[in-house]
Amino acid sequence: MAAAAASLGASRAYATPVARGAAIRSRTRAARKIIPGRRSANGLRVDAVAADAPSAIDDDAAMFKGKVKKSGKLSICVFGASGDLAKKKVYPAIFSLFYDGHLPDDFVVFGYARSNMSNDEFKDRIRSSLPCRISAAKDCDVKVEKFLTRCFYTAGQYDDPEDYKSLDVAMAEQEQALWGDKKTLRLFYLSIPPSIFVPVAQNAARHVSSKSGETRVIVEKPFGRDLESSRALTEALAQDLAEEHTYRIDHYLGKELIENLTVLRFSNIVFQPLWSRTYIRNVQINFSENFGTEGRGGYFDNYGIVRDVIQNHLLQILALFAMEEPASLDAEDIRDEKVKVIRSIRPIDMDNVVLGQYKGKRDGDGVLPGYLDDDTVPPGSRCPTFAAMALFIDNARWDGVPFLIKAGKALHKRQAEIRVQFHHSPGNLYKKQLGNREENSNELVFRIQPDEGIYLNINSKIPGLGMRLDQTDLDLQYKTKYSGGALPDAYERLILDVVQGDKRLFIRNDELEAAWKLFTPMLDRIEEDEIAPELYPYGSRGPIGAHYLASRWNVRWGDTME
Ligand SMILES: NC(=O)C1=CN([C@@H]2O[C@H](COP(=O)(O)OP(=O)(O)OC[C@H]3O[C@@H](n4cnc5c(N)ncnc54)[C@H](OP(=O)(O)O)[C@@H]3O)[C@@H](O)[C@H]2O)C=CC1
Ligand SMILES: O=C1O[C@H](COP(=O)(O)O)[C@@H](O)[C@H](O)[C@H]1O
Repeated sequence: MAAAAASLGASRAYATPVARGAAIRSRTRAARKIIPGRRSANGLRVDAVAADAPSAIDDDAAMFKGKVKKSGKLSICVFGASGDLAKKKVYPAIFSLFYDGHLPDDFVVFGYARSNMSNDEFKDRIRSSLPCRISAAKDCDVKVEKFLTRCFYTAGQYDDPEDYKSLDVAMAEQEQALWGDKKTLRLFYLSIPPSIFVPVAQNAARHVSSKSGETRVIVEKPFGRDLESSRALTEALAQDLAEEHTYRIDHYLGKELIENLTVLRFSNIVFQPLWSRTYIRNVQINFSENFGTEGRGGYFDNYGIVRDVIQNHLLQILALFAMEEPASLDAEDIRDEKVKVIRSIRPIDMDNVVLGQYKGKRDGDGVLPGYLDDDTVPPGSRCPTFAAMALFIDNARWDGVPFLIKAGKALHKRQAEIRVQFHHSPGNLYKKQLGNREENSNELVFRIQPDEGIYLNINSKIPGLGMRLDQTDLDLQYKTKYSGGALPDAYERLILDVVQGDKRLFIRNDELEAAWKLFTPMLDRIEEDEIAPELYPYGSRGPIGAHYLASRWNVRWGDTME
């Protein structure tokens, strides 16, 4: 099947390069098969690549390799390379792109941070986090070592121009040694706390920019902590970075299900008439994690759950879910529609907001620590680790439909999903069999993670001579439909887009402005009124107040019923 699918890419005309790329990527993934239990030498899960997969992978690599090679030589510098995100996400994503052949042959990766480390110490630090989504027979460890020969580390201060000049010299030396005086794309990843974005972006732009090619800067969320600081950040960055070279990353936009949301909406006519208040009763966007802040209190306590995931990840999901169809798949057309719908969201009513903070809980012989037990959290902090809110979009399509958003740390499971609950079937012909109308209404669920999938809950007749009905699912499970292929991480998709110059999945400054305009008044109220969060036990389903909020709008949280 994979071989047949591989030829598909060659024969079928695709509407756009993006569509062709998506088709090739999904065929490539379809060709990969997980062999449960296999692990590579560095202890990461491996899978076998089906014998006929190389053609699909070659297609994929060739398509991207060709485009990337046209962009010249590539130098990446990760600022904050000693940190959590760099180790957990950024370096693994760059390695995966290298491994799958999406980077040019001529690339080099520099790490920059204050921590004093030798090159070898730095390589030892990141080696264990590099993933191998392939069979050991593919010499993954060889590829890891080859990748590490292109990795270098420079220690320096974030506010000392001389240290940036030294970094520039080090980068130039490696570029010269590897590919001579060729046009080079320099890509900076600011994997640092927002509090130092400006000095790093300005110094990097002034002292480390590419002398021969473009310079692009990836800026991490949450892009400031309120409207004023976000504007100041945008203005400060704009002094040295053109908007076109500034890539505000929200990695949720690179997740498979989020990319698929617009494909499902706009390429399947069956969903289009349903996508409005006429058929949809409420929309729920749920984000839960089954772990706490675990030492990230220095950052988290200054931001809280609303700034950490709701003002960015969940709002982006809401925008893509609720926006009108864009004029094209062009980045600006998509982002135009997202801004419009964010601007249509009604100012947040504090009566529609519930805040929580996780507290310690006995767990067998041990104790699950509360937020305030985290050494990096200031004593007595009221910082919310949970928030639930009801938002309303005041436009013709969504007037009166509650969008219930919920996000929390240290809950009972790790999951992110969109749940669309439809009105009941009018007349309720099968009321005798189905009973309560609301509970038997259809529900469409996008399972963002884990176990990526899309399923539609329907009423159906149970086979047999009688007329018994039950609720069942029309179910697209990625791990079965796409033969269990390991999905690329969101950061792979997004870093590759920066290399390709594709801004479709990145946040534009007016989107950011609209997002902070929406959330800043609420965030200010929380701090001015010193609103205390409702405590909830670590590992629970969150504060009870969230259920009262949902019932106020005649809604039951779908994720708590599973
Ligand atoms: N971690 C995650 O899961 C995610 C993080 N992000 C975002 O990515 C960015 C980086 O996050 P993360 O890696 O977790 O951050 P870290 O707290 O790990 O900081 C990264 C590096 O920055 C330096 N640093 C930390 N605090 C300060 C400070 N106060 N002043 C100067 N330098 C400091 C440290 O390097 P050194 O001391 O060596 O200079 C540290 O290793 C943040 O903007 C965050 O919002 C986004 C999504 C997920
Ligand atoms: O941006 C962030 O996202 C992560 C969750 O990302 P995921 O891809 O693992 O769902 C979150 O843990 C972190 O607090 C936040 O900064």
